[in-house]
This record gives sequence, structure tokens and C-alpha cells, in this order.
Amino acid sequence: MGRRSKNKQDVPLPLELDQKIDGKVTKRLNDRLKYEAIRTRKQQESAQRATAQRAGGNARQKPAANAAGPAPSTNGKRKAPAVSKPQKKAKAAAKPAAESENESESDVEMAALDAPDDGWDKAVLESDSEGDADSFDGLDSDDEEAAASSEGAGDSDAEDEEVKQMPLSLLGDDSGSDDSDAGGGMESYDELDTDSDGDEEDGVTFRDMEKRSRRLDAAREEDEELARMELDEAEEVVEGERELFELPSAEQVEVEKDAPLDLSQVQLRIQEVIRVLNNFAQLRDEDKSRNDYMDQLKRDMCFYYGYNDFLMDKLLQLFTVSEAVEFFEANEVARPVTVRTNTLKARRRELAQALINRGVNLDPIGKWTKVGLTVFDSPVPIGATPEYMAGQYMIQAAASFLPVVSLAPQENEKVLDMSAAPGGKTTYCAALMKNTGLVVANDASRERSRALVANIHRLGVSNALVCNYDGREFPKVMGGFDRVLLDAPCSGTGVISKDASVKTNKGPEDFEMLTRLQKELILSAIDSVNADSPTGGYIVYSTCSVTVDEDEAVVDYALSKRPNVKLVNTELEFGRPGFTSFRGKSFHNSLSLTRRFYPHTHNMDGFFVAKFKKLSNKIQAADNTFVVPTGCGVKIKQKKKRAQ
Ligand SMILES: C[S@@+](CC[C@H](N)C(=O)[O-])C[C@H]1O[C@@H](n2cnc3c(N)ncnc32)[C@H](O)[C@@H]1O
Repeated sequence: MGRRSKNKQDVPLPLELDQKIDGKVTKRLNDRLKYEAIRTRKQQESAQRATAQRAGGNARQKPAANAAGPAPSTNGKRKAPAVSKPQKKAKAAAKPAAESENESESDVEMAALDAPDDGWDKAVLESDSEGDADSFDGLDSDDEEAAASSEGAGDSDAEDEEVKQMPLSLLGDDSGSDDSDAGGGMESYDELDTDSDGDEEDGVTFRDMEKRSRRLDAAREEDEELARMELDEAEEVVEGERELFELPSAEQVEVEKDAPLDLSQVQLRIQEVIRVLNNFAQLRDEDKSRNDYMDQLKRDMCFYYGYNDFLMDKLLQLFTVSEAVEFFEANEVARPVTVRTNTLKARRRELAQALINRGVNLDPIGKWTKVGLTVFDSPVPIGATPEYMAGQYMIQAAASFLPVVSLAPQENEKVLDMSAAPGGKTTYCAALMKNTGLVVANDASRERSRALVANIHRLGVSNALVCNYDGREFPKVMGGFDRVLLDAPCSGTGVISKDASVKTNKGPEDFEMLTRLQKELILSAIDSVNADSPTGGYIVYSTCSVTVDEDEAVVDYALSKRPNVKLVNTELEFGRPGFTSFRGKSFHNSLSLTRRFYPHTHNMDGFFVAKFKKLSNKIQAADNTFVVPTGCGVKIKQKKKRAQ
């Protein structure tokens, strides 16, 4: 079973349901408990502030509740906060480290709690959003470019309105495609403020807004700091009072098999065991080994998070125990919904405006992509807007952009997407190639290819050819590609937040079968590329799995079987280097050029990307002959190398 993820984009559940899912305590509930005391205190503060303001006082008062220390628990004793340090870290890590500026769910809640009670800011925000539709209607792309190029000189109401609605980060980025940047856009609210007569008529200027906003930010930061201090203090007290943690006896373990503890108790034990493991010399029980603690931890984490033993073992091999918890926690939270602008049909700025007009709350994904948007919430189904129907965007996970960014297909090239359905990457390739050249979109599954064809039509792709071969046969069907993408079938351990069944539905045989297939496919992908391509000669291998067996081990196998390729830089700006050794096994040093992406560090699906350059179409065989490999070990002998 395990904990279930809750999509930030979902309609919020009623509180009672939200707190208990599958009868288990969720992290959300823990967060709520943690912040309950703070919320109560803030309400008191707010009331005090209002009283002080009514009495003519201007100064921000230090909250009395805080001066008195944290709110006492019901039994009058200080209690440890419900959320562990590892969880706090996980929460912080769930913020996109590399680029995105999304707030985590509970951060958003905190921000809401911090909102002043006077309603002023809310009123301003509401009136802004009411103006959305008018301000963007009729703004065609020419107007938009003119507005952008006049940089700050705009004095029309429409421009003022536009600036109020658009996220600042979009204002400075008018590219709409990966390779162009029209620049322009307003730089800051200060500039805008120079010509905001219309707003002054309403008694509110942008400068006012900005000042108020800064004051509120400062107040919020102060509050957050106080809350942090309180929590740390409470944790320290508990730390000091804590008794030595004892592992359950063998009998207790047996009893728990039939009558498991409730989730909050298991969660506490997980925290305790991690605390011991992280300070083993000091906190261990002399009679217990590290393995004893690890065994208990695995049992508890399997139960708490709902993984099978096999996958739990595999994942624990990847991370330290603390980081493993961060990974598991991140898998309980849905990744942000992201869309890719289809630059064959729209520019990102225009698309963003159209969606904002529909009340969609969005932002660019990050600096690394000029076509991605994160959708925070939407009053309309994001997969059913007129813009979606018109093919202006694809709903696509941010991590799924990465293999295509790395592949970097060029105009007029011949590109193979070896396992293409449902077509997120095929259609991105076509867009980067501006519908020129040829994209062969292959997938072994005819069933899945229906969605591929539908997406190709919807997005207006006209340079794609769809086929249904087993990728392992491909070199015998067609070859000479400038670039090949192999987004391989995999176990999906990077996308557990989307598909929790991955936690339990794979065992050792599945991994064996998958890795064999991946190894055969990667050789076919390499053999399908023309090393003499004037513009390319590249292969990108990607998976949405984080296991080394499916990632580095497959790439290392390819390097050993195909000495006519080498790994090159993925050209991706972030991501962790791949492993060059793992559990006593060494991989080729160049594996450090591959990139790993994790939900808990990058707030995107777990992904792996490796990029090869093919150096020659032939390889030298052991018997000194040169062969042109054609995938899966089928070789055509070439003439013997002349004796030296
Ligand atoms: C990770 S998905 C591909 C996702 C796709 N690249 C995208 O971005 O939308 C892997 C795909 O591999 C296909 N597949 C599985 N075995 C295959 C094989 N032997 N040859 C080609 N495709 C295969 C599956 O049908 C599945 O659609």
C-alpha cells in the first residue's frame, strides 16, 4: 500500500480526506500538525497587530506568543515536532534546486497563513485578475513585439495591464522558441511605475504595491525565522531528553508481521534508526550491528512507503539512508504539471498570455528551457483548452525535454526516435527541426502508436514517418541516420510519483528482461547512425529510471561492445554525473559525462541521459576483420585488414 501522492494541481481534498489516505498518516498531515501551533500563534499576532494599528501604533510588534515560547502540547510538555529533520530536508529539496522557483505545498500554505488580515493585498490581486481578459484580448503578436521593443516606454493601459498579469520572468523572455530571443519586455516594476497614471487614479501605484509587497516579504521572512528557531529549539530539547533507542526484539518483529504498528509509530522508528545510523559510534546498541539497524529500516520503509523488498534494496544502494528518505518522500508528491510550447504553432509568450487569460497560473520552467511552462493551477482542464486542441502545446514532464535538448536535432537531418510513443520527444524533435528533414518515429507497440499519430497530427508535425518495428531489428530495416534517440522501455523508477504501481510490480526477472532488451536496443540505436554524417553522428540513450542496471550498466555495455562510439557531454546544464563505479563494479571513466536527474533534487521525474558520438561505421573484430555491425550481434564481414 504505502503512502499516496497528492497532486499539487488536484482540486484540494476535503481536509478530513486529505489528512488520512488509505488509513495512513500522510506527510501533509504531519506538516499540518507541525504548523498548527505556528498558525494559532500567527492568528494571535494578527489580532494583536490589528489592535495595535487601531490604537495608532505603527511598529511591528514582536508576537507575544513567541515571546512565551512554542505553544504547549495538550499534556503541557514540549513535544518533538511531528516532522523529522530528514523530512524537513526533503521538503526543501522538493523545491526545484536547479531552476524552478515553485513553492512546495506547505510553503504555499505558510505564505497564505502569513497574509495580512486587512484584505488589502487580496483585493488588489483580485482586481488584477479580473482585468486579465480585457488586457490580453486583442493583443496580437505584432502589438506584443512593438510593446517589447519599446521597453518601458509603453504608456497605454493595455501595456500596463499586460505587465500586471504576466509573470516577471516571462516579461524578459520573448523567445517563444529555443533559438531566438526577441528580448525586450519590461524590466521591473520600477520602470513601469514611471507611467502608471491609470493606477494612481485608483489610489494604488505599482511602487506602492512593491513597497507593500517588500514589507510583507520582510515580515514573512521574520516570521519564518522565528518559526524555524522554535522548531529547532523544540527538537534540541527532545534530543537532550531522548532515551537510547532500542531495536525491536525478534519476537516483536514477528508480532508486528501480524499486527503492524500504525504509520506514525513506524515513521518515528524510521527517524530513530536513521539517527542512530548517522551517528553509529555514539548511539548504537553494542549488541547490534549496522546490518541489524539496516534490516529494521528496510522493513519499516517498505511498510511505510509501500515498496517491495527487491526495489527497496535497489534504491537504498543508490543513496545514503537520509537521501533515500528524501527520494521516497519526493515520490509521494506529484511533480509540477509542465507543458512544452509547440513552436511549430505558437510562441511561448503568446501561449502564456492565452492561458493566463483563462485564469491559468503559470511560470516558465526555468532558464534551461525557453519552451517550457510550469502550470501551478488552472480553473480549466489543461488538456482540454482551445490552445491544447489547436496543438499549441504538449503536456510533457520537464525531465522528458532533456533527452531531446541533449540530442539537439538540426534542420534537414534524418532522425530516428526508436521507441517513440506517445510522441512527446518525437514532436519536440520535429519542432526543433522546424518540420524539415525526416523524423522516423518508431515504436514496437501499435496500440501506443495511436497516441503517437494523434499527437503528430494535433501538433502539426509534417516531417514524421511512423512505423512499428521491434527496435532491435531496425538496422536491418533502415540506417544512415544523423541522430538516434533511444528513450528506452524501462522500469519507471523515476516516475513513481505518477505511477505508484512501480513500487511493487517489478521483481528480479523483470529487471533481467528489461536490461537485456535495453542492451540490445542500444546496440541497434548505435548501428542505425551514420558516423560520417556531416552534421550529426550522435546517439542519445535515456530512461525514466534511476537504477544503475538500466542506466550506467547499459551504457558501459554499449561502450564495450561498440568501440566505435564514445560518450560526449550531454550539454545539459544540470544533473548529477553518472556513476563510474557502483558496488565494487567499475564503469568506463567517461560515464561521468552522463547525467542523472532526481525528483528530490531537481523537482522533476527521475531520468538518465547519455550522449554518444559515433566515430566510425566499422569496428575491428577480434579476428582482425572489420565489420559493420547491424544490431543484436548480426555482423556482415568486410574485407580483411591488410597485413602491416
Ligand atoms: C519510455 S517509452 C517512450 C516514450 C516516448 N519516447 C515519448 O517521449 O513519448 C518506451 C517505449 O518503448 C516501446 N518499446 C518497447 N519495446 C520496444 C522495442 N523492442 N522496440 C521499440 N520500441 C519498444 C514501448 O512501446 C514504449 O512506448
